[in-house]
Amino acid sequence: MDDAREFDVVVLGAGAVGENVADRASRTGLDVAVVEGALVGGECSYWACMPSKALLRPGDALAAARAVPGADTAVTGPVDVSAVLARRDEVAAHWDDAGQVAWVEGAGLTLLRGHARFAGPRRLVVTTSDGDVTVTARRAVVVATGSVAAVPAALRDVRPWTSREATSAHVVPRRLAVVGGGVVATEMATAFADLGAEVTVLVRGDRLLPSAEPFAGEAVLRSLVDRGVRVSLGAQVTSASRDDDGVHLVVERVTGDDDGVGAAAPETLTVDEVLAATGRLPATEDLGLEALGLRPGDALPVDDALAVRGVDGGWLFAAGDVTGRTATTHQGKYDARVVGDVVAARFDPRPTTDVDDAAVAGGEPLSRAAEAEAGDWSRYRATADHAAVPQVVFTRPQVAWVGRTQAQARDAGLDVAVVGYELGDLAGATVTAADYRGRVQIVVDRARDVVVGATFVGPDVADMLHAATVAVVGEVPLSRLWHAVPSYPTLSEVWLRLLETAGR
Ligand SMILES: Cc1cc2nc3c(=O)[nH]c(=O)nc-3n(C[C@H](O)[C@H](O)[C@H](O)COP(=O)(O)OP(=O)(O)OC[C@H]3O[C@@H](n4cnc5c(N)ncnc54)[C@H](O)[C@@H]3O)c2cc1C
Ligand SMILES: NC(=O)c1ccc[n+]([C@@H]2O[C@H](COP(=O)([O-])OP(=O)(O)OC[C@H]3O[C@@H](n4cnc5c(N)ncnc54)[C@H](O)[C@@H]3O)[C@@H](O)[C@H]2O)c1
Repeated sequence: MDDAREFDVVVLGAGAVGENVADRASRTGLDVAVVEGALVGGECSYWACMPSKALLRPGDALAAARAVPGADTAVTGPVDVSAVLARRDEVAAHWDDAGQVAWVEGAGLTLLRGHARFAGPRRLVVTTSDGDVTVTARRAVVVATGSVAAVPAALRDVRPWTSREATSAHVVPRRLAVVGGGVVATEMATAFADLGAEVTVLVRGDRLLPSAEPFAGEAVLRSLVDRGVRVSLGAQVTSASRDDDGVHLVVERVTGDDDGVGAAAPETLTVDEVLAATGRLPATEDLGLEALGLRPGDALPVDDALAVRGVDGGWLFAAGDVTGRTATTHQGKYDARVVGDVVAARFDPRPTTDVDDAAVAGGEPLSRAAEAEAGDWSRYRATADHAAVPQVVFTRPQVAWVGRTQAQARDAGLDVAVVGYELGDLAGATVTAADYRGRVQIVVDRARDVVVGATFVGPDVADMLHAATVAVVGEVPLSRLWHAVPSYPTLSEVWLRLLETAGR
Protein backbone atom coordinates (compact mmCIF):
# COMPACT_ATOMS: atom_id res chain seq x y z
CA MET A 1 0.00 0.00 0.00
CA ASP A 2 1.25 3.57 -0.76
CA ASP A 3 2.32 5.25 2.44
CA ALA A 4 0.64 8.55 1.50
CA ARG A 5 -2.86 8.92 0.05
CA GLU A 6 -5.03 11.95 -0.66
CA PHE A 7 -8.80 12.19 -1.03
CA ASP A 8 -11.33 15.03 -1.12
CA VAL A 9 -13.20 13.62 1.87
CA VAL A 10 -12.22 11.03 4.48
CA VAL A 11 -14.88 9.37 6.63
CA LEU A 12 -13.67 7.66 9.81
CA GLY A 13 -15.70 4.56 10.67
CA ALA A 14 -17.78 2.41 8.33
CA GLY A 15 -20.69 1.75 10.65
CA ALA A 16 -24.21 2.44 9.44
CA VAL A 17 -23.54 6.15 9.86
CA GLY A 18 -20.14 6.32 8.14
CA GLU A 19 -21.42 4.28 5.20
CA ASN A 20 -24.29 6.69 4.65
CA VAL A 21 -22.12 9.78 5.03
CA ALA A 22 -19.62 8.48 2.48
CA ASP A 23 -22.26 7.48 -0.04
CA ARG A 24 -24.03 10.85 0.01
CA ALA A 25 -20.85 12.94 0.22
CA SER A 26 -19.67 11.39 -3.06
CA ARG A 27 -22.78 12.45 -5.02
CA THR A 28 -21.34 15.61 -6.51
CA GLY A 29 -18.20 13.79 -7.65
CA LEU A 30 -16.00 14.18 -4.58
CA ASP A 31 -13.37 11.48 -4.15
CA VAL A 32 -14.32 9.82 -0.83
CA ALA A 33 -12.46 7.29 1.32
CA VAL A 34 -13.85 5.51 4.34
CA VAL A 35 -11.53 4.11 7.01
CA GLU A 36 -12.63 1.12 9.07
CA GLY A 37 -10.63 -0.57 11.83
CA ALA A 38 -12.90 -3.60 12.30
CA LEU A 39 -15.96 -4.82 10.38
CA VAL A 40 -17.62 -2.73 7.68
CA GLY A 41 -21.17 -2.29 8.94
CA GLY A 42 -20.16 -1.42 12.51
CA GLU A 43 -21.87 -2.18 15.79
CA CYS A 44 -25.47 -2.30 14.54
CA SER A 45 -24.96 -5.11 12.04
CA TYR A 46 -22.87 -7.46 14.15
CA TRP A 47 -23.23 -6.70 17.89
CA ALA A 48 -26.23 -4.44 18.39
CA CYS A 49 -29.50 -3.87 16.49
CA MET A 50 -29.52 -6.91 14.23
CA PRO A 51 -28.34 -9.74 16.50
CA SER A 52 -30.28 -8.37 19.49
CA LYS A 53 -33.50 -8.27 17.51
CA ALA A 54 -32.81 -11.77 16.19
CA LEU A 55 -32.55 -12.96 19.80
CA LEU A 56 -35.79 -11.21 20.76
CA ARG A 57 -38.01 -12.10 17.83
CA PRO A 58 -38.60 -15.82 18.57
CA GLY A 59 -39.91 -15.13 22.09
CA ASP A 60 -42.10 -12.39 20.66
CA ALA A 61 -43.53 -14.71 18.02
CA LEU A 62 -44.27 -17.38 20.63
CA ALA A 63 -45.96 -14.88 22.94
CA ALA A 64 -48.07 -13.58 20.04
CA ALA A 65 -49.26 -17.10 19.20
CA ARG A 66 -49.91 -17.92 22.86
CA ALA A 67 -52.14 -14.84 23.15
CA VAL A 68 -54.57 -16.07 20.47
CA PRO A 69 -57.02 -18.85 21.36
CA GLY A 70 -56.82 -21.47 18.64
CA ALA A 71 -53.17 -20.72 17.94
CA ASP A 72 -52.05 -21.12 21.54
CA THR A 73 -52.52 -24.88 21.59
CA ALA A 74 -50.10 -25.23 18.68
CA VAL A 75 -47.32 -23.77 20.82
CA THR A 76 -46.09 -26.66 22.86
CA GLY A 77 -42.75 -25.59 24.26
CA PRO A 78 -40.21 -22.84 24.80
CA VAL A 79 -37.95 -21.37 22.13
CA ASP A 80 -35.42 -23.75 20.55
CA VAL A 81 -32.22 -22.20 21.91
CA SER A 82 -29.75 -23.63 19.41
CA ALA A 83 -32.03 -22.69 16.49
CA VAL A 84 -32.41 -19.16 17.87
CA LEU A 85 -28.63 -18.78 18.17
CA ALA A 86 -28.10 -20.21 14.69
CA ARG A 87 -30.64 -17.77 13.24
CA ARG A 88 -28.91 -14.92 15.13
CA ASP A 89 -25.62 -16.00 13.53
CA GLU A 90 -27.23 -15.72 10.10
CA VAL A 91 -28.71 -12.30 10.87
CA ALA A 92 -25.25 -11.13 12.01
CA ALA A 93 -23.87 -12.44 8.67
CA HIS A 94 -21.60 -14.76 10.70
CA TRP A 95 -19.58 -11.62 11.54
CA ASP A 96 -18.32 -11.52 7.95
CA ASP A 97 -18.48 -8.13 6.26
CA ALA A 98 -17.93 -9.27 2.65
CA GLY A 99 -21.46 -8.18 1.65
CA GLN A 100 -21.01 -4.68 3.05
CA VAL A 101 -17.51 -4.34 1.58
CA ALA A 102 -19.01 -5.15 -1.81
CA TRP A 103 -21.61 -2.41 -1.25
CA VAL A 104 -18.93 0.18 -0.33
CA GLU A 105 -16.87 -0.67 -3.38
CA GLY A 106 -19.96 -0.73 -5.62
CA ALA A 107 -20.79 2.78 -4.42
CA GLY A 108 -17.46 3.99 -5.82
CA LEU A 109 -15.87 4.63 -2.42
CA THR A 110 -12.33 3.72 -1.39
CA LEU A 111 -12.17 1.48 1.69
CA LEU A 112 -9.06 1.76 3.84
CA ARG A 113 -8.84 -0.95 6.47
CA GLY A 114 -7.02 0.25 9.56
CA HIS A 115 -7.19 2.36 12.68
CA ALA A 116 -7.17 6.12 12.03
CA ARG A 117 -5.65 8.79 14.24
CA PHE A 118 -5.39 12.53 13.58
CA ALA A 119 -1.88 13.88 13.02
CA GLY A 120 -3.12 17.45 12.48
CA PRO A 121 -5.91 19.35 10.68
CA ARG A 122 -7.13 17.26 7.67
CA ARG A 123 -4.22 14.86 8.21
CA LEU A 124 -4.47 11.30 9.52
CA VAL A 125 -2.26 8.32 10.08
CA VAL A 126 -4.00 5.04 9.36
CA THR A 127 -2.41 1.97 10.91
CA THR A 128 -3.02 -0.93 8.53
CA SER A 129 -1.81 -4.52 8.50
CA ASP A 130 0.84 -3.35 5.98
CA GLY A 131 2.07 -0.43 8.06
CA ASP A 132 1.17 3.22 8.54
CA VAL A 133 -0.40 5.27 5.76
CA THR A 134 -0.60 9.07 5.88
CA VAL A 135 -3.97 10.17 4.59
CA THR A 136 -4.77 13.78 3.72
CA ALA A 137 -8.28 15.07 3.20
CA ARG A 138 -8.28 17.97 0.70
CA ARG A 139 -11.74 19.17 1.80
CA ALA A 140 -13.27 17.50 4.84
CA VAL A 141 -13.07 14.76 7.44
CA VAL A 142 -16.23 13.26 8.91
CA VAL A 143 -15.82 11.33 12.16
CA ALA A 144 -18.30 8.46 12.57
CA THR A 145 -16.39 6.23 14.96
CA GLY A 146 -19.40 5.36 17.09
CA SER A 147 -19.31 4.43 20.75
CA VAL A 148 -18.11 1.72 23.12
CA ALA A 149 -19.81 0.22 26.16
CA ALA A 150 -19.24 2.05 29.44
CA VAL A 151 -18.28 -0.40 32.19
CA PRO A 152 -18.64 0.69 35.85
CA ALA A 153 -15.42 0.57 37.88
CA ALA A 154 -16.89 -2.06 40.22
CA LEU A 155 -17.16 -4.56 37.33
CA ARG A 156 -13.93 -3.89 35.46
CA ASP A 157 -11.90 -6.73 37.00
CA VAL A 158 -14.43 -9.55 36.55
CA ARG A 159 -14.51 -9.72 32.74
CA PRO A 160 -18.15 -8.63 32.52
CA TRP A 161 -20.19 -9.07 29.39
CA THR A 162 -20.93 -5.91 27.46
CA SER A 163 -23.67 -5.83 24.83
CA ARG A 164 -21.12 -7.34 22.41
CA GLU A 165 -20.75 -10.57 24.39
CA ALA A 166 -24.50 -10.70 25.07
CA THR A 167 -25.55 -10.30 21.46
CA SER A 168 -22.91 -12.73 20.16
CA ALA A 169 -23.18 -15.33 22.97
CA HIS A 170 -23.02 -18.97 21.91
CA VAL A 171 -23.82 -20.31 25.37
CA VAL A 172 -26.73 -19.16 27.53
CA PRO A 173 -25.55 -18.69 31.11
CA ARG A 174 -27.67 -20.43 33.75
CA ARG A 175 -27.65 -17.30 35.94
CA LEU A 176 -27.26 -13.83 34.40
CA ALA A 177 -27.13 -10.50 36.23
CA VAL A 178 -27.89 -7.42 34.15
CA VAL A 179 -26.64 -4.12 35.56
CA GLY A 180 -28.58 -1.10 34.26
CA GLY A 181 -32.19 -0.20 33.61
CA GLY A 182 -32.08 1.29 30.13
CA VAL A 183 -32.64 -0.01 26.64
CA VAL A 184 -29.89 -2.64 26.50
CA ALA A 185 -30.72 -3.92 29.98
CA THR A 186 -34.44 -4.39 29.33
CA GLU A 187 -33.98 -5.90 25.86
CA MET A 188 -31.25 -8.32 26.95
CA ALA A 189 -33.11 -9.31 30.14
CA THR A 190 -36.10 -10.13 27.92
CA ALA A 191 -34.02 -12.11 25.43
CA PHE A 192 -32.04 -14.14 27.97
CA ALA A 193 -35.16 -14.91 30.01
CA ASP A 194 -36.68 -16.29 26.77
CA LEU A 195 -33.54 -18.36 26.27
CA GLY A 196 -33.97 -19.92 29.70
CA ALA A 197 -31.49 -17.98 31.85
CA GLU A 198 -32.32 -17.06 35.43
CA VAL A 199 -32.08 -13.27 35.09
CA THR A 200 -31.62 -10.62 37.79
CA VAL A 201 -31.74 -6.96 36.75
CA LEU A 202 -29.94 -4.56 39.09
CA VAL A 203 -31.16 -1.02 38.54
CA ARG A 204 -29.46 1.91 40.23
CA GLY A 205 -32.44 4.21 39.67
CA ASP A 206 -36.05 3.88 40.74
CA ARG A 207 -37.50 2.74 37.41
CA LEU A 208 -36.79 1.05 34.12
CA LEU A 209 -36.37 3.00 30.86
CA PRO A 210 -35.82 6.36 32.57
CA SER A 211 -35.88 8.29 29.27
CA ALA A 212 -39.43 7.15 28.49
CA GLU A 213 -42.75 8.07 30.08
CA PRO A 214 -42.95 6.35 33.51
CA PHE A 215 -45.86 4.09 32.50
CA ALA A 216 -43.64 2.47 29.86
CA GLY A 217 -41.00 1.31 32.33
CA GLU A 218 -43.70 0.16 34.73
CA ALA A 219 -45.29 -2.06 32.08
CA VAL A 220 -41.93 -3.61 31.14
CA LEU A 221 -41.06 -4.17 34.80
CA ARG A 222 -44.40 -5.90 35.46
CA SER A 223 -43.98 -8.13 32.47
CA LEU A 224 -40.38 -9.11 33.30
CA VAL A 225 -41.40 -9.96 36.87
CA ASP A 226 -44.40 -11.96 35.63
CA ARG A 227 -42.00 -14.03 33.55
CA GLY A 228 -39.76 -14.80 36.52
CA VAL A 229 -37.11 -12.11 36.08
CA ARG A 230 -35.99 -10.58 39.34
CA VAL A 231 -35.82 -6.78 39.09
CA SER A 232 -34.14 -4.92 41.94
CA LEU A 233 -34.63 -1.15 41.87
CA GLY A 234 -32.34 1.21 43.76
CA ALA A 235 -29.63 -1.45 43.67
CA GLN A 236 -25.98 -0.56 43.09
CA VAL A 237 -23.13 -3.05 42.54
CA THR A 238 -20.32 -1.80 44.76
CA SER A 239 -17.77 -4.57 44.20
CA ALA A 240 -17.38 -7.85 42.35
CA SER A 241 -15.09 -10.86 42.18
CA ARG A 242 -14.88 -13.93 39.95
CA ASP A 243 -13.87 -17.48 40.84
CA ASP A 244 -14.73 -21.02 39.72
CA ASP A 245 -18.28 -20.66 41.10
CA GLY A 246 -18.99 -17.60 38.97
CA VAL A 247 -19.18 -13.87 39.54
CA HIS A 248 -19.99 -12.63 43.05
CA LEU A 249 -21.62 -9.19 43.14
CA VAL A 250 -21.96 -7.10 46.26
CA VAL A 251 -25.15 -5.11 45.86
CA GLU A 252 -26.18 -2.19 48.02
CA ARG A 253 -29.49 -0.40 48.10
CA VAL A 254 -29.04 3.22 47.06
CA THR A 255 -32.54 4.69 46.88
CA GLY A 256 -36.01 4.22 48.22
CA ASP A 257 -37.54 1.28 50.01
CA ASP A 258 -37.80 -2.30 48.99
CA ASP A 259 -40.21 -2.13 46.05
CA GLY A 260 -41.61 -5.55 46.83
CA VAL A 261 -40.22 -6.88 43.58
CA GLY A 262 -36.55 -7.21 44.45
CA ALA A 263 -34.93 -8.07 47.75
CA ALA A 264 -33.41 -5.41 49.99
CA ALA A 265 -29.64 -4.99 49.72
CA PRO A 266 -26.79 -5.21 50.74
CA GLU A 267 -26.49 -8.74 49.57
CA THR A 268 -24.13 -10.93 47.59
CA LEU A 269 -25.45 -12.28 44.35
CA THR A 270 -23.63 -15.09 42.54
CA VAL A 271 -24.17 -15.49 38.81
CA ASP A 272 -22.43 -17.15 35.88
CA GLU A 273 -22.16 -13.92 33.87
CA VAL A 274 -22.80 -10.24 34.53
CA LEU A 275 -23.80 -7.88 31.72
CA ALA A 276 -22.80 -4.23 32.05
CA ALA A 277 -25.69 -2.43 30.32
CA THR A 278 -24.73 0.95 31.70
CA GLY A 279 -24.58 3.28 28.72
CA ARG A 280 -22.04 4.14 26.02
CA LEU A 281 -18.94 6.30 25.66
CA PRO A 282 -17.96 8.11 22.43
CA ALA A 283 -15.17 6.24 20.59
CA THR A 284 -12.64 9.08 20.63
CA GLU A 285 -10.15 7.80 23.20
CA ASP A 286 -7.58 6.65 20.60
CA LEU A 287 -8.29 9.03 17.73
CA GLY A 288 -5.44 11.52 18.11
CA LEU A 289 -7.86 14.29 19.06
CA GLU A 290 -5.07 15.99 20.99
CA ALA A 291 -3.50 16.90 17.60
CA LEU A 292 -6.60 19.10 17.04
CA GLY A 293 -6.61 20.61 20.52
CA LEU A 294 -9.58 18.42 21.52
CA ARG A 295 -9.75 16.09 24.51
CA PRO A 296 -9.56 12.33 23.87
CA GLY A 297 -12.60 10.50 25.19
CA ASP A 298 -14.94 13.46 24.75
CA ALA A 299 -17.92 13.43 22.40
CA LEU A 300 -17.57 15.67 19.33
CA PRO A 301 -20.20 18.38 19.75
CA VAL A 302 -21.80 19.42 16.46
CA ASP A 303 -24.14 22.08 15.10
CA ASP A 304 -27.17 21.28 12.97
CA ALA A 305 -25.00 20.95 9.85
CA LEU A 306 -22.96 18.38 11.85
CA ALA A 307 -19.85 20.61 11.81
CA VAL A 308 -17.75 20.06 14.94
CA ARG A 309 -17.91 23.10 17.20
CA GLY A 310 -14.66 24.73 18.29
CA VAL A 311 -12.52 23.60 15.33
CA ASP A 312 -11.36 26.27 12.88
CA GLY A 313 -11.43 25.99 9.10
CA GLY A 314 -14.81 24.34 8.57
CA TRP A 315 -13.29 20.99 7.57
CA LEU A 316 -14.27 18.75 10.52
CA PHE A 317 -17.69 17.12 10.82
CA ALA A 318 -19.08 14.26 12.92
CA ALA A 319 -22.20 12.11 13.00
CA GLY A 320 -23.69 9.18 14.88
CA ASP A 321 -22.97 7.92 18.39
CA VAL A 322 -19.61 9.74 18.53
CA THR A 323 -21.42 13.10 18.74
CA GLY A 324 -23.45 12.20 21.82
CA ARG A 325 -26.33 13.76 19.89
CA THR A 326 -27.86 10.53 18.60
CA ALA A 327 -27.78 7.03 20.04
CA THR A 328 -29.71 5.00 17.48
CA THR A 329 -28.93 3.80 14.00
CA HIS A 330 -31.95 5.46 12.42
CA GLN A 331 -31.24 8.92 13.87
CA GLY A 332 -27.52 8.57 13.21
CA LYS A 333 -28.30 7.74 9.58
CA TYR A 334 -30.54 10.82 9.37
CA ASP A 335 -27.61 12.94 10.56
CA ALA A 336 -25.42 11.04 8.08
CA ARG A 337 -27.71 12.03 5.21
CA VAL A 338 -27.60 15.64 6.37
CA VAL A 339 -23.81 15.88 6.72
CA GLY A 340 -23.29 13.89 3.52
CA ASP A 341 -25.40 16.44 1.64
CA VAL A 342 -23.70 19.38 3.39
CA VAL A 343 -20.26 18.12 2.38
CA ALA A 344 -21.36 17.24 -1.17
CA ALA A 345 -22.85 20.72 -1.65
CA ARG A 346 -20.31 22.84 0.24
CA PHE A 347 -17.32 21.26 -1.52
CA ASP A 348 -19.06 20.57 -4.82
CA PRO A 349 -16.21 20.17 -7.33
CA ARG A 350 -18.36 20.82 -10.43
CA PRO A 351 -17.80 24.11 -12.26
CA THR A 352 -21.50 25.03 -12.13
CA THR A 353 -23.10 24.16 -8.86
CA ASP A 354 -26.64 25.46 -9.12
CA VAL A 355 -27.76 22.97 -11.72
CA ASP A 356 -30.05 20.00 -11.45
CA ASP A 357 -28.13 17.02 -10.20
CA ALA A 358 -29.17 13.88 -11.99
CA ALA A 359 -27.63 11.84 -9.16
CA VAL A 360 -30.40 12.98 -6.84
CA ALA A 361 -33.46 11.69 -8.64
CA GLY A 362 -36.69 13.44 -7.87
CA GLY A 363 -35.32 15.59 -5.04
CA GLU A 364 -34.24 19.18 -4.81
CA PRO A 365 -30.74 19.36 -6.37
CA LEU A 366 -27.64 19.54 -4.21
CA SER A 367 -26.57 23.15 -4.39
CA ARG A 368 -23.82 25.17 -2.74
CA ALA A 369 -26.01 28.30 -2.73
CA ALA A 370 -28.96 26.50 -1.13
CA GLU A 371 -26.70 24.95 1.50
CA ALA A 372 -25.22 28.34 2.38
CA GLU A 373 -28.71 29.73 3.03
CA ALA A 374 -30.17 26.59 4.61
CA GLY A 375 -32.52 26.96 7.53
CA ASP A 376 -34.41 24.60 9.82
CA TRP A 377 -36.02 21.59 8.14
CA SER A 378 -33.91 21.97 4.99
CA ARG A 379 -32.08 18.86 3.76
CA TYR A 380 -28.86 20.41 5.11
CA ARG A 381 -29.91 20.80 8.76
CA ALA A 382 -30.67 18.02 11.25
CA THR A 383 -33.64 19.81 12.78
CA ALA A 384 -35.51 16.66 13.80
CA ASP A 385 -32.82 15.87 16.37
CA HIS A 386 -34.31 18.58 18.58
CA ALA A 387 -37.98 17.78 18.23
CA ALA A 388 -38.81 14.37 16.83
CA VAL A 389 -36.40 11.57 17.72
CA PRO A 390 -38.09 8.15 17.56
CA GLN A 391 -37.04 5.20 19.71
CA VAL A 392 -38.36 1.66 19.79
CA VAL A 393 -37.49 -0.76 22.57
CA PHE A 394 -38.12 -4.36 21.55
CA THR A 395 -39.14 -5.62 24.98
CA ARG A 396 -42.42 -7.39 25.73
CA PRO A 397 -44.48 -5.23 25.72
CA GLN A 398 -42.75 -3.15 23.09
CA VAL A 399 -42.18 0.49 23.95
CA ALA A 400 -42.02 3.18 21.28
CA TRP A 401 -41.87 6.92 21.62
CA VAL A 402 -41.13 10.06 19.67
CA GLY A 403 -40.66 13.70 20.57
CA ARG A 404 -41.10 15.04 24.05
CA THR A 405 -42.34 13.25 27.13
CA GLN A 406 -44.90 15.05 29.26
CA ALA A 407 -42.16 16.20 31.66
CA GLN A 408 -39.86 17.38 28.85
CA ALA A 409 -42.68 19.36 27.23
CA ARG A 410 -43.48 21.08 30.53
CA ASP A 411 -39.79 21.77 31.16
CA ALA A 412 -39.68 23.42 27.72
CA GLY A 413 -42.39 25.80 28.92
CA LEU A 414 -45.21 24.40 26.80
CA ASP A 415 -48.83 24.47 27.93
CA VAL A 416 -49.60 20.80 27.37
CA ALA A 417 -52.61 18.54 27.31
CA VAL A 418 -51.89 14.87 27.94
CA VAL A 419 -54.29 12.42 26.33
CA GLY A 420 -54.16 8.68 26.92
CA TYR A 421 -56.06 5.64 25.72
CA GLU A 422 -55.99 1.94 26.62
CA LEU A 423 -55.21 -0.04 23.49
CA GLY A 424 -57.06 -3.05 24.93
CA ASP A 425 -60.35 -1.20 24.47
CA LEU A 426 -60.01 -1.20 20.67
CA ALA A 427 -61.74 -3.66 18.35
CA GLY A 428 -58.32 -4.12 16.71
CA ALA A 429 -56.91 -5.29 20.05
CA THR A 430 -59.75 -7.79 20.50
CA VAL A 431 -58.84 -9.53 17.27
CA THR A 432 -55.10 -9.31 17.91
CA ALA A 433 -55.13 -11.16 21.23
CA ALA A 434 -57.55 -12.49 23.84
CA ASP A 435 -56.21 -10.19 26.53
CA TYR A 436 -54.34 -7.43 24.74
CA ARG A 437 -52.86 -4.90 27.12
CA GLY A 438 -51.28 -1.63 26.07
CA ARG A 439 -51.54 2.11 26.25
CA VAL A 440 -50.88 5.13 24.07
CA GLN A 441 -50.33 8.64 25.34
CA ILE A 442 -49.88 11.80 23.31
CA VAL A 443 -48.60 15.15 24.51
CA VAL A 444 -50.31 18.10 22.81
CA ASP A 445 -49.03 21.66 22.68
CA ARG A 446 -52.28 23.53 23.35
CA ALA A 447 -51.04 26.81 21.90
CA ARG A 448 -50.38 25.29 18.46
CA ASP A 449 -52.86 22.38 18.66
CA VAL A 450 -50.13 19.94 17.58
CA VAL A 451 -48.74 16.66 18.92
CA VAL A 452 -45.22 17.17 20.34
CA GLY A 453 -44.75 13.69 21.77
CA ALA A 454 -46.28 10.23 21.72
CA THR A 455 -45.61 6.98 23.59
CA PHE A 456 -46.89 3.53 22.66
CA VAL A 457 -46.70 0.52 24.95
CA GLY A 458 -48.02 -2.90 23.94
CA PRO A 459 -47.50 -5.88 21.67
CA ASP A 460 -46.78 -4.95 18.04
CA VAL A 461 -46.68 -1.19 18.60
CA ALA A 462 -43.23 -0.70 17.01
CA ASP A 463 -44.63 -0.13 13.55
CA MET A 464 -47.32 2.21 14.85
CA LEU A 465 -44.74 4.78 15.86
CA HIS A 466 -44.09 6.24 12.46
CA ALA A 467 -47.55 7.80 12.16
CA ALA A 468 -46.79 9.74 15.33
CA THR A 469 -43.37 10.75 14.00
CA VAL A 470 -45.03 12.12 10.85
CA ALA A 471 -47.55 14.06 12.97
CA VAL A 472 -44.79 15.56 15.14
CA VAL A 473 -42.42 16.44 12.28
CA GLY A 474 -45.28 17.75 10.14
CA GLU A 475 -46.71 19.74 13.05
CA VAL A 476 -50.12 18.58 11.86
CA PRO A 477 -52.89 20.31 13.84
CA LEU A 478 -55.33 17.97 15.62
CA SER A 479 -58.10 19.56 13.58
CA ARG A 480 -56.44 18.17 10.43
CA LEU A 481 -55.42 14.83 12.02
CA TRP A 482 -59.16 14.32 12.55
CA HIS A 483 -59.40 13.75 8.80
CA ALA A 484 -56.72 11.02 8.81
CA VAL A 485 -59.03 8.04 9.14
CA PRO A 486 -57.46 4.87 10.61
CA SER A 487 -58.66 1.51 9.29
CA TYR A 488 -61.01 -0.75 11.24
CA PRO A 489 -60.26 -3.00 13.09
CA THR A 490 -56.58 -2.09 13.53
CA LEU A 491 -54.56 -0.91 16.51
CA SER A 492 -54.00 2.40 14.72
CA GLU A 493 -57.63 3.21 15.41
CA VAL A 494 -56.21 4.48 18.67
CA TRP A 495 -55.67 7.80 16.84
CA LEU A 496 -59.44 8.23 16.47
CA ARG A 497 -59.98 7.40 20.14
CA LEU A 498 -57.22 9.78 21.25
CA LEU A 499 -58.76 12.62 19.25
CA GLU A 500 -62.22 11.85 20.63
CA THR A 501 -60.74 11.80 24.14
CA ALA A 502 -59.12 15.15 23.37
CA GLY A 503 -62.61 16.54 22.72
CA ARG A 504 -63.20 16.15 18.98
C1 LIG B 1 -27.15 -3.92 22.14
C2 LIG B 1 -27.53 -2.75 21.29
C3 LIG B 1 -28.68 -2.82 20.53
C4 LIG B 1 -29.03 -1.74 19.73
N1 LIG B 1 -30.20 -1.84 19.01
C5 LIG B 1 -30.56 -0.81 18.24
C6 LIG B 1 -31.75 -0.90 17.47
O1 LIG B 1 -32.48 -1.89 17.50
N2 LIG B 1 -32.08 0.14 16.67
C7 LIG B 1 -31.30 1.26 16.61
O2 LIG B 1 -31.65 2.18 15.87
N3 LIG B 1 -30.17 1.38 17.34
C8 LIG B 1 -29.78 0.37 18.13
N4 LIG B 1 -28.62 0.46 18.85
C9 LIG B 1 -27.78 1.65 18.69
C10 LIG B 1 -26.91 1.52 17.42
O3 LIG B 1 -26.20 0.30 17.45
C11 LIG B 1 -25.93 2.68 17.32
O4 LIG B 1 -26.63 3.90 17.46
C12 LIG B 1 -25.24 2.65 15.96
O5 LIG B 1 -24.52 1.45 15.79
C13 LIG B 1 -24.29 3.85 15.82
O6 LIG B 1 -23.72 3.83 14.54
P1 LIG B 1 -22.34 4.56 14.25
O7 LIG B 1 -22.06 4.32 12.81
O8 LIG B 1 -22.37 5.92 14.80
O9 LIG B 1 -21.27 3.76 15.12
P2 LIG B 1 -20.76 2.24 15.02
O10 LIG B 1 -21.80 1.33 14.53
O11 LIG B 1 -20.15 1.97 16.36
O12 LIG B 1 -19.62 2.30 13.92
C14 LIG B 1 -18.40 2.96 14.14
C15 LIG B 1 -17.32 2.26 13.35
O13 LIG B 1 -16.12 3.01 13.45
C16 LIG B 1 -15.03 2.12 13.57
N5 LIG B 1 -13.96 2.87 14.21
C17 LIG B 1 -13.94 3.39 15.47
N6 LIG B 1 -12.80 4.07 15.68
C18 LIG B 1 -12.09 3.97 14.53
C19 LIG B 1 -10.82 4.48 14.15
N7 LIG B 1 -10.08 5.25 14.95
N8 LIG B 1 -10.37 4.17 12.91
C20 LIG B 1 -11.11 3.41 12.07
N9 LIG B 1 -12.32 2.92 12.39
C21 LIG B 1 -12.80 3.20 13.60
C22 LIG B 1 -15.57 0.99 14.40
O14 LIG B 1 -14.80 -0.19 14.19
C23 LIG B 1 -17.00 0.87 13.87
O15 LIG B 1 -17.11 -0.07 12.84
C24 LIG B 1 -28.24 -0.59 19.69
C25 LIG B 1 -27.06 -0.51 20.46
C26 LIG B 1 -26.72 -1.57 21.26
C27 LIG B 1 -25.45 -1.48 22.07
N1 LIG C 1 -33.89 -0.69 20.34
C1 LIG C 1 -33.00 0.29 20.26
O1 LIG C 1 -33.13 1.25 19.52
C2 LIG C 1 -31.77 0.20 21.10
C3 LIG C 1 -31.46 -0.97 21.76
C4 LIG C 1 -30.34 -0.99 22.58
C5 LIG C 1 -29.55 0.14 22.69
N2 LIG C 1 -29.88 1.24 22.01
C6 LIG C 1 -29.10 2.47 22.18
O2 LIG C 1 -27.88 2.22 22.83
C7 LIG C 1 -27.67 3.19 23.82
C8 LIG C 1 -27.05 2.53 25.01
O3 LIG C 1 -28.01 1.74 25.72
P1 LIG C 1 -27.82 1.47 27.25
O4 LIG C 1 -28.98 0.68 27.72
O5 LIG C 1 -26.45 0.97 27.50
O6 LIG C 1 -27.85 2.94 27.85
P2 LIG C 1 -29.05 3.74 28.55
O7 LIG C 1 -28.56 5.11 28.69
O8 LIG C 1 -30.35 3.47 27.87
O9 LIG C 1 -29.17 3.07 29.98
C9 LIG C 1 -28.10 3.03 30.87
C10 LIG C 1 -28.59 2.56 32.22
O10 LIG C 1 -27.48 2.26 33.04
C11 LIG C 1 -27.60 2.94 34.28
N3 LIG C 1 -26.25 3.22 34.74
C12 LIG C 1 -25.34 4.06 34.19
N4 LIG C 1 -24.17 4.00 34.88
C13 LIG C 1 -24.36 3.10 35.86
C14 LIG C 1 -23.52 2.59 36.90
N5 LIG C 1 -22.27 3.01 37.07
N6 LIG C 1 -24.05 1.67 37.75
C15 LIG C 1 -25.31 1.23 37.58
N7 LIG C 1 -26.15 1.67 36.63
C16 LIG C 1 -25.67 2.59 35.78
C17 LIG C 1 -28.44 4.16 33.97
O11 LIG C 1 -29.04 4.64 35.14
C18 LIG C 1 -29.44 3.57 32.97
O12 LIG C 1 -30.47 2.89 33.62
C19 LIG C 1 -29.02 3.80 24.14
O13 LIG C 1 -28.91 5.19 24.17
C20 LIG C 1 -29.94 3.34 23.08
O14 LIG C 1 -30.51 4.37 22.34
C21 LIG C 1 -30.98 1.31 21.23
